Parts: sequence; C-alpha cells; structure tokens
Amino acid sequence: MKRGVLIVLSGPSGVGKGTVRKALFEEPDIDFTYSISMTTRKPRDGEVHGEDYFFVSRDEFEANIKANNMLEYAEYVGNYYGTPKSFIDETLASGHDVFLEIDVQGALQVKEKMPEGAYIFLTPPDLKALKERLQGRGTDAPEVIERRVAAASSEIRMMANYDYAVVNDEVETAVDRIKNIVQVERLRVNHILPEYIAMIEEFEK
Ligand SMILES: Nc1ncnc2c1ncn2[C@@H]1O[C@H](COP(=O)(O)OP(=O)(O)OP(=O)(O)O)[C@@H](O)[C@H]1O
Ligand SMILES: Nc1nc2c(ncn2[C@@H]2O[C@H](COP(=O)(O)O)[C@@H](O)[C@H]2O)c(=O)[nH]1
Repeated sequence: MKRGVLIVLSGPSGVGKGTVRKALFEEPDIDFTYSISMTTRKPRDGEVHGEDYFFVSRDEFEANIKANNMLEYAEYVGNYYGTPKSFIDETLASGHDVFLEIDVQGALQVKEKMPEGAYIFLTPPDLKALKERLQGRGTDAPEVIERRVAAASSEIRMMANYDYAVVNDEVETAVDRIKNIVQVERLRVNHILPEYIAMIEEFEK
C-alpha cells in the first residue's frame, strides 16, 4: 500500500495556521488526518481535550518524553508542546495523509527524522499584521503577545529550512496554495517509488 503524505504546516504564532488548517479541512476534496498535539498549556475557552490538544500535566508530558513516545517536542513560551509518535507512524502506514500544525522548532526536528514530508512555512504579509492578528484573537496577555512577536523574528529566518513558503494574506488563497503543494508532493519520486519497489519485489518472488 502507498504510504500517506506527511504535511507539516508551521510558522509563527498568530500567522493563521489554525485558521487556514480549519478552512483546508472543510474543502470537499481534502481528506487529511489531523495529528492532535499534546501540551501542558491550559485550555482556552472552547478548547476540547482530545480535539484541539491532549492537555496534560508537566509530569505526564515529561513521562512521555522519557518513554520515547514523542516524534518531536518543544518548549514554547513556558509550555511543552509535542507530537505523539505512534499515531503518525500508524496513520501514514495505513495510506492516509497526516497533517501536522506545529511550531518551527518542532517542524525542524520532524524534518530531521522524516525528510520525505512536505514542509510548509506559513508567513504573515508583514510583522505588523502578525501582531494585529495576535491582538485581534484576544487570547493572550500583552506580555505573551510581545514574546510571541519576538519569537517570530527568528522563526521567519528559519524559513530557509522549509520546502515551501505560503503567504497567508487571504485565507482562501493560502488554502489553494497548500492544495497545489500537496498535489505536487503526490508526484514526487520519493512518494511513488516505494510502491514500485514493493511491486518489483512481489513480481520477482
Ligand atoms: N488571512 C488572514 N487575514 C486576517 N486575519 C487572519 C488571517 N488568518 C488568520 N487570521 C486571524 O489571526 C488570528 C490568529 O490566527 P490563528 O489562531 O489561526 O493563528 P495560529 O498561527 O494558529 O496561532 P497559534 O500558533 O498561536 O495557535 C485569528 O484571530 C484569525 O482569525
Ligand atoms: N513543536 C510543536 N509545536 C506545537 C505543537 N502543537 C502546537 N504547536 C505550536 O505551539 C505554538 C503555540 O500554540 P498555542 O495553541 O498555545 O497558540 C504554536 O506555534 C503552535 O503551532 C506540537 O505538537 N509541537
């Protein structure tokens, strides 16, 4: 069976990753499996355990790190965030595409381990717009917003390590750009070749 495509959407906090991901998942021709992250951050109003995140204590998160259960993890503005590993392996092996929405530190860790994925950096039109989006979201205290904007400057420099850059000027345009990227990914030799190798091995038995 052909493995699924691993799609990693990353970029600074407040750029619109969650907004773009939700709009993408509503498209009728999209059938990606979302990887639910684990975090020690407290839930925001309306966030649901097991849907938005697995909300856990610091002790529980650290036990998962020790048990080697995390594909990647990062400490971001005072909290742990990470991707449970077994879910990713099993979903890709079953032929389903997996979509990760994670920060820059985490995305680069995943790229080291799984270079075959599509690494997409979502970028704001400019830093003023980024700050306004964080303020407009109304979920973070002013000092947290300052820390997130400060982190964005160095994160944007890390764009060089990604395969694709998508500007989130308009949500619908960003969604279309990501859909085009995934179509190209399906044509990459590293996605198609393993199926042919398996076919040849079967044929030569
Ligand atoms: N293209 C856009 N134009 C204007 N506002 C946008 C756009 N995309 C997202 N936003 C707004 O920006 C704010 C931040 O978006 P969102 O929460 O999706 O960002 P995020 O990158 O997922 O943040 P975090 O990494 O902190 O979870 C939201 O209020 C959202 O409505
Ligand atoms: N390295 C990881 N980063 C993650 C993961 N899940 C989410 N995130 C990123 O953390 C920041 C802050 O998120 P918020 O929900 O508190 O606003 C943001 O950039 C997320 O994309 C993960 O599993 N690993």
